[in-house]
Amino acid sequence: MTSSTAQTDPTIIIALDLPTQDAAESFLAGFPWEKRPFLKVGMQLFYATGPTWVASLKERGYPVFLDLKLHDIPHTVYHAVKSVANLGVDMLTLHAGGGVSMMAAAREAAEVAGADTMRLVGVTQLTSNDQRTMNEEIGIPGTVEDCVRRYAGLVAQAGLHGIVCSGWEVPMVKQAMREAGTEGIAVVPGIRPQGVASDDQKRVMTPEQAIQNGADYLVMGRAILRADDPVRVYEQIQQDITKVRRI
Ligand SMILES: O=c1ccn([C@@H]2O[C@H](COP(=O)(O)O)[C@@H](O)[C@H]2O)c(=O)[nH]1
Repeated sequence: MTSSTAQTDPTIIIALDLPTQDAAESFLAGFPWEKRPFLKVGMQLFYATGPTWVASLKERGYPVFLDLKLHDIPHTVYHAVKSVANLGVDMLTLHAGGGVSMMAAAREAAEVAGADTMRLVGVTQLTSNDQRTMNEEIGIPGTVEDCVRRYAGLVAQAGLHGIVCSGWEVPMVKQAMREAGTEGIAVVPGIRPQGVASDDQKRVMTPEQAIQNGADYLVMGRAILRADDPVRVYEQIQQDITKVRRI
């Protein structure tokens, strides 16, 4: 597949973890116009650029995942989600650890604002945490799997659209959401192609493994951003995941 014929695969979400609007725009300029990728704007870029620039991405046809990981009292989250709803983004994160009332307030705000296509997803245990961090530093007992399962239940109870977890937990999380009566999506960061450094990520998986495990979306930042040829790496991953889907 060549860069002129490859289609955009919305499965891969590029985490635009860059410092400025200029840096983000020059990164995006490398992508052919017809292949606008699904973009994740996280705290670094959102705090640097603000909501107007995020809305401009949507106006230019980019699918946008706003990764603000909201975590506050229900009243505050309700109004934050109402503000975000005006931007027209496709996905928004909340911390599942904020509890059912907080997540349900977010869902209600999205409904009231008429943001029907904005999917709300609950972040479980960050992929930069492992068993030791969770038990010894944060003080949550049990296994990471137990904790993620519990969060998946809360997300389902609150009526959100899915969860953010590592590739390792996807089958269990989907099962937990099914048991709670919902079919949620699994958004998976901590993705590292073979041979790429893990950096601060602890629960990592290759793109192919994560897809085989049932991930609906792969969030990829540094493995693409730091590549000499990001478009080529992005296209290579598209091809790799397409192959495992066919098996
Ligand atoms: O548990 C989580 C939740 C969110 N993230 C975000 O995903 C990207 C991953 O970036 P890489 O450079 O591919 O490691 C980043 O924006 C995080 O904020 C996560 O990694 N883990």
